Amino acid sequence: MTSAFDASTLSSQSESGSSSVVRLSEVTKRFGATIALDQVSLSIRRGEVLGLIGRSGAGKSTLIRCLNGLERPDSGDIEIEGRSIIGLGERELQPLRRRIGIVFQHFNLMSAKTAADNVALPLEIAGQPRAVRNARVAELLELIGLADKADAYPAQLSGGQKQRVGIARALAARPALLLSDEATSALDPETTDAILELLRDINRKLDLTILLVTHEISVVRAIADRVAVLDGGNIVEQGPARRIFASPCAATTRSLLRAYRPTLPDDLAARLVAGWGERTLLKVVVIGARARAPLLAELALATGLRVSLVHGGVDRVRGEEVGVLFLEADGRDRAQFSAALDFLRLHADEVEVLGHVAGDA
Ligand SMILES: Nc1ncnc2c1ncn2[C@@H]1O[C@H](COP(=O)(O)OP(=O)(O)OP(=O)(O)O)[C@@H](O)[C@H]1O
Repeated sequence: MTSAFDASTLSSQSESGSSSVVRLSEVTKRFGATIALDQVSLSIRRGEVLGLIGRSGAGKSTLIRCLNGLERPDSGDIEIEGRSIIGLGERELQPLRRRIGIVFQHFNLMSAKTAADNVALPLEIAGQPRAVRNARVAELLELIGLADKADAYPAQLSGGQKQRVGIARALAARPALLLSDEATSALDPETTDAILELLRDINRKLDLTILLVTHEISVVRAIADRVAVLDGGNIVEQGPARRIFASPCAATTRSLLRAYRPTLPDDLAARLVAGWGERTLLKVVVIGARARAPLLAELALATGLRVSLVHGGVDRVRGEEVGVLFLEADGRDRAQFSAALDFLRLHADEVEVLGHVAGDA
């Protein structure tokens, strides 16, 4: 479908020039004895898709509520486009709150209003004249591919269509940040993919900053540029999505991503010996173009060392190849093995010697 909207008119860029749309600095929030957020520092950079993941009770909802001013942190600072929201009264908070468009899990559409009127609602609240509202609604419905559903009521729309309307409504007032609060958690996998594609498309076309708060790892894997992991109110790890998926550091991250990354199978781990063994097990991470290169063939050509791929594979994180390969190599010729390690360190993103395996493997 061709879209007639003009990206420049939908631009979310602000004039502040700050590279962070939202910044939390050492934010702490307690509920009685429970520390829901513990000195959380997190920046969301302009134009990026940040995935915030964590188990139930990790503090995700509290972070969202602090961000839109529904909860007040006990300490720390929260800035939206460089302006602190701490200490602001309800009236001063309103315009800053409008800089964040929220997409909800259960859509939260008004059932008595048509799709077009739902999208228009934030503009109506902002006091925009009817003609401006109508033009904006038309371009947004075009953007989400529902121009023909303007007059439909929510009950006449599928879950995916309702969420598209939810996204259009969240974009209506040209927010600096689109906050997706479990936006795909109520949708089937196919519809989820379509919604994620739409979010990615909007991110690219409008350079829109998106915060994805979710417990769905597959969502983050599909479209996040960066990932932050919340656990017990702490950010235990954050970094580029491909790095987090290839080599998560924190135990919580490893556990959350368990199903999405290869780990050394138990039987191979059991064969590792403490001391010297004839064969060596290596973990090699290759990302992007490096994952597409014939690495193992080139290793054999360059060093003469032929290695066996014993586990692992290549996955996609945000459409980019991330290979995690478990290799077994004959390590008896130490000079050759050392040359092979040098070669791998030069041509792979990460190389780890996991240990040795007794001969006869
Ligand atoms: N209003 C409240 N009063 C008391 N405790 C609260 C309140 N809101 C949250 N908590 C507690 O703070 C912690 C973080 O809760 P929060 O709802 O932010 O987690 P979450 O990551 O959003 O979980 P979920 O994915 O289940 O929604 C939990 O221990 C929760 O019980």
